[in-house]
Amino acid sequence: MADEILSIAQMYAADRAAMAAGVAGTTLMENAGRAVAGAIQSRWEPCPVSILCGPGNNGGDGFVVARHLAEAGWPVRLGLLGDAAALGGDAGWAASTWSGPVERAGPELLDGAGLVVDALYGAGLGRPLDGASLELARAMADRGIPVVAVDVPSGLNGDTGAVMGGAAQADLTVTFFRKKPGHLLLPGRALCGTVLVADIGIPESVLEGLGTRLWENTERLWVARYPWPRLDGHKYSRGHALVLGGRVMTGAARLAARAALRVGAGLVTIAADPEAWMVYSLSMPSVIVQPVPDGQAFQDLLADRRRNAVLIGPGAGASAELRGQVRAAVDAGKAGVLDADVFGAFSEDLKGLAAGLESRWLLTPHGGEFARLFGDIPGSKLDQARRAAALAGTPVLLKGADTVVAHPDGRAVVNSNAPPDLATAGSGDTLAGLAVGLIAQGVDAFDAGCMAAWLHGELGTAVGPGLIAEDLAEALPGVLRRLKATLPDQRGQ
Ligand SMILES: NC(=O)C1=CN([C@@H]2O[C@H](COP(=O)(O)OP(=O)(O)OC[C@H]3O[C@@H](n4cnc5c(N)ncnc54)[C@H](O)[C@@H]3O)[C@@H](O)[C@H]2O)[C@@H](O)CC1
Ligand SMILES: [K+]
Repeated sequence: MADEILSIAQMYAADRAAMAAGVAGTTLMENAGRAVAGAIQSRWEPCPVSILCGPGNNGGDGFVVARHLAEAGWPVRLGLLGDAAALGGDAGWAASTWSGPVERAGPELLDGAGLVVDALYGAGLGRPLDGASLELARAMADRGIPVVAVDVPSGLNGDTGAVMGGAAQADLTVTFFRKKPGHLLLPGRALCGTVLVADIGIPESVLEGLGTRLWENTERLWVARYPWPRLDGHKYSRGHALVLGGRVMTGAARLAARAALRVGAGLVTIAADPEAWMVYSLSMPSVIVQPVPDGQAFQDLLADRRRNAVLIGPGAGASAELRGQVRAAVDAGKAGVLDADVFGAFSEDLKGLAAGLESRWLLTPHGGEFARLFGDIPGSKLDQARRAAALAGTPVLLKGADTVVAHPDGRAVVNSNAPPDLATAGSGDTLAGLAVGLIAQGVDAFDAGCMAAWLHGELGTAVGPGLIAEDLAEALPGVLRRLKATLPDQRGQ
């Protein structure tokens, strides 16, 4: 599986392990540069190309790119930041294999170029760009010439996706062996353009020693555990989701309930505020609607053990009553999803919420809700989600275009398939509904978060521009059919 994401420290460890296994550093660099040159040749017609090289190994890759493109007949200009005589190690070797002129790397090197190769700094950049390197990043950004970034757009922090000083937008980024978090976390993901991962001869076996705990969220991670309906199953064996329905914002619970049904929950009950009972009943024929006039009525619904998964939050209204309902569901030993108004109801009271969650509940905040519950956790979005999951003792799905799902045990995924069309009212309610529908079918909270985030992204793409939240659940049959087609033989299921 090539979905592992390596931290910068792990990437350097992988390089070292490859060299310890007998692969020379110069071989890795040659392979890296050749891969970049090959990617360029397969995407662009020959044109004048300017290659900007930095003082480290990223710059070394640039020298190799220059040699391969020049050998293929491309007009190449190469500019170096710093002194060629100071290049050491593998980069010094790479420079020695380049027989063309080495110019000073300045903005004038871009004059007349049809393409720029950004080989200034790699993903392990230790300090913000400034001076000449910042000037170069700005020149690349301003000229409007297509940019191919080696490893990352220079200035991008490979661990966090943050920009350090500045970084030029790339059309194509070629990285090596595995992606780094910065290729997937915003703003890095947007700055990289298309990301290609090149095999540079690092043996797959080095992965074992790296202790990888982070993956890009592809279906390969969990499709073997997806709860497809079974031939010998019935509606009760497919779980029973209980969705708390609010008094005013009734659309939220209805969207969630419909998504839970579509994703395969055998039964869905909406626990409805009595004033809104009629709204739910009339609009949702396949859902059971139970009026819940008070706390005892909700307790009674929870007492039925067949109602195994609970969703609380969408459209619920942040109130003391809601706090009581969350506590009742958690204390009843249920699993499920806590979303939306739950984070307002437990604002700055993580302890009050976290007791007893025990990895059975998925928390699905967006950035604002996250801050309300967890306060100001430092670090990248990935660091924040991981820390929050550890603090809450349960998986956290931190929403956004670069949704992160983190487990208290340190595992995490970054989701990468969500189109911007998903940024619309009710989209999050659907996501919560997908997750609770999966949990009802016996999927654990972390897997449910990964599956729901991925399905949500696929649904967004399937519907495309113009989508409204109502469309999402309706697009599930097509998306699930395609997912199922990726499996080996399904007979007897
Ligand atoms: N053997 C290997 O380790 C391989 C490395 N490869 C390439 O090597 C790169 C990593 O190489 P390095 O670790 O040398 O990293 P860089 O090439 O990013 O360069 C680091 C150097 O730049 C200096 N520097 C860092 N930030 C600076 C700033 N803001 N202003 C001025 N100078 C700054 C550092 O002091 C250091 O000398 C990868 O991105 C990849 O492109 C590939 O060739 C594959 C094999
Ligand atoms: K670079």
